[in-house]
Amino acid sequence: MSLIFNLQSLGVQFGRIRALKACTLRIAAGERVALVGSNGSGKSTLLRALHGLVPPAAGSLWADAQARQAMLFQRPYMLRASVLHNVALGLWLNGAPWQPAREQARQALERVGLAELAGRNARVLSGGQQQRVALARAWALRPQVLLLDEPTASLDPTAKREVERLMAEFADTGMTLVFSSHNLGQVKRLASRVIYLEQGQLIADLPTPAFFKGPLPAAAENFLKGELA
Ligand SMILES: Nc1ncnc2c1ncn2[C@@H]1O[C@H](COP(=O)(O)OP(=O)(O)OP(=O)(O)O)[C@@H](O)[C@H]1O
Repeated sequence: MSLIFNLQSLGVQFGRIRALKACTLRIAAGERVALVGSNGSGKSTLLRALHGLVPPAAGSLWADAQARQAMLFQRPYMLRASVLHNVALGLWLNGAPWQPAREQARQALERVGLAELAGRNARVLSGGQQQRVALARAWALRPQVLLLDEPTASLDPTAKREVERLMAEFADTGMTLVFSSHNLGQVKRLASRVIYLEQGQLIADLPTPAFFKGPLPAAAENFLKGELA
């Protein structure tokens, strides 16, 4: 499998806060990697570093420049404009002329089952619908790598299932997924590999069945017990 990311002793710092410390990690094409850990453990920072949004303060981060990336956030940003416009704009900003961008946006909305909402103001959609628009916006770019920061954190169970279903379908096409989640059921359903972070350090990095079977380092065991309680 070809390598998508190669991190060697990566450190990321915000002023005095060391958000990531000496993270060494390789991610290959087609993997489905879940990042888990307590609040503030560095999951978002790692995702943002992978996407090139925060610079390394130490070590190195290599990302395959040929592998197009898209990133989804917990609360997607929607312009006060139609759903179609929001999706088309993503394509236009990536260099597509406006008319083809609108056509591709329409196809992407069909892909996520939201074609009938194309003309609706994106700001008035529910959280679950907005997240699906964000998935359409990402899918329209045909990324090889999709990074998702707690994509279902604020969604109800139905919307959560819908977003999970789309994530699984995208992964089935060979897309590499790296996502953070506090939902261990979701991690079991979607991930092939689980990385546990604590205070900016990678404490465990295992295939999903091995992660849930254990044994894990004590900190990770305690986290799991707490989350499953
Ligand atoms: N822009 C920033 N400026 C300053 N400190 C930051 C910034 N972003 C993150 N941090 C700090 O870096 C550390 C890691 O935060 P991060 O958001 O990566 O954790 P997380 O695991 O994603 O947490 P959560 O589960 O709450 O989303 C925390 O101490 C956080 O306060």
